[in-house]
Amino acid sequence: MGKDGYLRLFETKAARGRILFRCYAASVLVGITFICVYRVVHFPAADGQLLRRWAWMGLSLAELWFSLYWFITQFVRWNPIYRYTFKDRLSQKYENAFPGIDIFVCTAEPRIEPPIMVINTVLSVMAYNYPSQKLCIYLSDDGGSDLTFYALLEASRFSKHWLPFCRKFSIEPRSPAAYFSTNPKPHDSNPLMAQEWFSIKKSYEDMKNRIETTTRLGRVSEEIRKEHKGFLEWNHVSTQYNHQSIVQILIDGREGKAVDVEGQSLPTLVYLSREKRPQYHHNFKAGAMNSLIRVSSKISNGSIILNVDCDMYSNNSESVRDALCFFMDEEKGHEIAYVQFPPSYNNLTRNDLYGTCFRVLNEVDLPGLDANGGPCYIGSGCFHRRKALCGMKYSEECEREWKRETDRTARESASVLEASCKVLASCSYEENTQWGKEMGLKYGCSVEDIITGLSIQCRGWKSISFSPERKGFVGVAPTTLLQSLIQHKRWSEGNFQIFLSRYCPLLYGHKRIPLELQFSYCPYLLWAPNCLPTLYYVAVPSLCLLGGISLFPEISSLWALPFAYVIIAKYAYSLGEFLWFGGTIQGWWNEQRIWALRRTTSYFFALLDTILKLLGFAETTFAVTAKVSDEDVSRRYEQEVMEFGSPSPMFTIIATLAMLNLFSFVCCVKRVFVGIQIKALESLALQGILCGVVVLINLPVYQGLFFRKDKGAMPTSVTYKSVALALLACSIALYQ
Ligand SMILES: O=c1ccn([C@@H]2O[C@H](COP(=O)(O)OP(=O)(O)O[C@H]3O[C@H](CO)[C@@H](O)[C@H](O)[C@H]3O)[C@@H](O)[C@H]2O)c(=O)[nH]1
Ligand SMILES: [Mn+2]
Repeated sequence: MGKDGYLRLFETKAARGRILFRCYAASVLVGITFICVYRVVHFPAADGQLLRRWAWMGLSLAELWFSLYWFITQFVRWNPIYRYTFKDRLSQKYENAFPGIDIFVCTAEPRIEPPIMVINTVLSVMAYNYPSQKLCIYLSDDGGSDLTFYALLEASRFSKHWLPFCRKFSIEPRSPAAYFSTNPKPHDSNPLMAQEWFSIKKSYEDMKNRIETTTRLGRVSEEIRKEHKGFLEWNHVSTQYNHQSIVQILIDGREGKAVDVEGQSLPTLVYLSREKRPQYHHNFKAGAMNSLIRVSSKISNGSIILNVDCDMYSNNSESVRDALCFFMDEEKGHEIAYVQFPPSYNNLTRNDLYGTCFRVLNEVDLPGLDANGGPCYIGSGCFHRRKALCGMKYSEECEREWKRETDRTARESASVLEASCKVLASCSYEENTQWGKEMGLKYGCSVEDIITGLSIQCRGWKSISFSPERKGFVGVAPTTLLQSLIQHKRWSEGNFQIFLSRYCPLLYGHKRIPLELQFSYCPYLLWAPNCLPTLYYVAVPSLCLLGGISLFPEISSLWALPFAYVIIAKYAYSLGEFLWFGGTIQGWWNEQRIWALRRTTSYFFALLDTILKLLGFAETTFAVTAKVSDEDVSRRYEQEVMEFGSPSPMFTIIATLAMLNLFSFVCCVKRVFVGIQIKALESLALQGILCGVVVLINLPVYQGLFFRKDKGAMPTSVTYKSVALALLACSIALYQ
């Protein structure tokens, strides 16, 4: 209970077991200090050890970086907190005074984001357990595709059956595709349901077939075109990148005839494709979101905005109410700018080969950030306070203004609205305005979400991370190694760009956000530079092993202890944590591998591109992640077989490093059997172990290089290149 006997709408609990964590962190810190001392005290003497001195110096720097990096990550993990909502209190108090909610769904490419997937997401958010008159759904189509428009038209009709069905039987999840795939049969206890279940399933399947046939054809037939005036817009569309803005209100919730088959009103549904012209930069998702903000302000002006990617359906029909428990709480609600739900994925395999699910990041890091001032905005599954997103600074006056805002602004007819919204979504509208700078989502950064969230926090707002038991949003994870690495390249590049920009939390955040939060952002913003020490660590010690240059203490010496302790404690803790949150041992091992691969490839190219961009040689790009893959690829994904397939410089790096370590390791093993002096072996033992671990973690890479015949194997060109490069490096190391 809050002060004055007011019932809080949410409560906060601290994580348990933090004492254990702090003891662990302190002990690792001691270990790290010993390692640093060792590096200084044992710095190789000057005589004749030039190479060793250089290698040693590099290794010391790498370890110094890892130590600092480890240190700042402890800020995030220090004190995670978890939030719990009281939705019954919310509805008791506010059921008839709820604010309007505008929901933005973004799509960009009908070929890699199939329209049927997009409308499943749309249907899932239309079916929220929330008064329909107060819901307004906007689909932003950066692909400017009539295929997507057609699918949305179908969805608007299907919703008249789907929404009552969801309501009547309280089903979850409310994306039809997800519902029918998790519930292949009706619950037999209820004969009424069975009947309706089969009929709704049939009409869904029919709709799906129509949409998929049209999508496959690649064009909308003449008969269908006659069904809606909206298709006329495509007479003026020349390409996806060159067309006028298109605004179509498919369901106008204000109208009396906008009702479902049971006579209940439907949420408003709007299709938007902002204007695109070759001479104007469209700023990717950030540009789309800003158009959405303006268009929606004209049509419905909901005080809360929910943003989801087109592949992230709502998996929990209560999420809107959950979010409102935070925004409408009388004591703390007025400070909150956004409520971020952690993402989850429905196409993950048991051991999550590409480590997409970010188990620990979602379960510990986000709650940790929450404790320090608020989680970052991560693009999808996030409820925003419209004013905060539009650039308003936090002030005490924001308090309790919901009541005044509840009525809609627009009174004009749908066609008048459509015409006036077209202007708001035009290319030139933003010229000489603060849009993309101080208003809306920020431009010029490939992680528009992170930088926007940070600047909202710097304007004095707080944010909340909320992870309900039933996941709020579920999306599609990339299913190939390359897709996953490219996605990480985009993220780490954008993040590092923020670090180097004037928005660096340590500078810009100074006095604006708490110090803990400034530091908490850093581990993510500094993903990219991790590549250099990592590349050094997986290449140089192994090469030195070949040349007999020792870089670590003898295994029998006491100095080996801190190394052993830090490594064992760190990995044992991370494994324990991973298992605690429901992972598998193999899953943990896969995650270690994928981090290594990301660090040596995604982060490396991200670092290069960031530098090029700083020097003005490159521009911000946004490679949209594919949400579908062909049958062959999906089968291998399901069997957890790593997908290489196409030649890419990223694979060349991965394969070269794997080969280099393999050569060193084989050489090292040979020496053990041939029996070179035991003493010499002792001083190389730790390096040998390191090299062995690198080989072990790369096993799927060797398989892809030499033992597979399928299409997902490593391309032969990569194999040749990497073997040649690795041999070259090894011979230099052997005969220096
Ligand atoms: O020009 C564009 C490019 C992308 N998108 C949409 O942006 C979303 C995210 O794109 P996706 O390729 O799926 O990227 P992810 O890496 O999966 O997305 C994460 O990372 C992005 C930042 O890099 C954020 O924008 C996303 O919200 C976040 O989920 C999708 O709905 C796209 O349709 C657009 O609307 N317009
Ligand atoms: Mn995505």
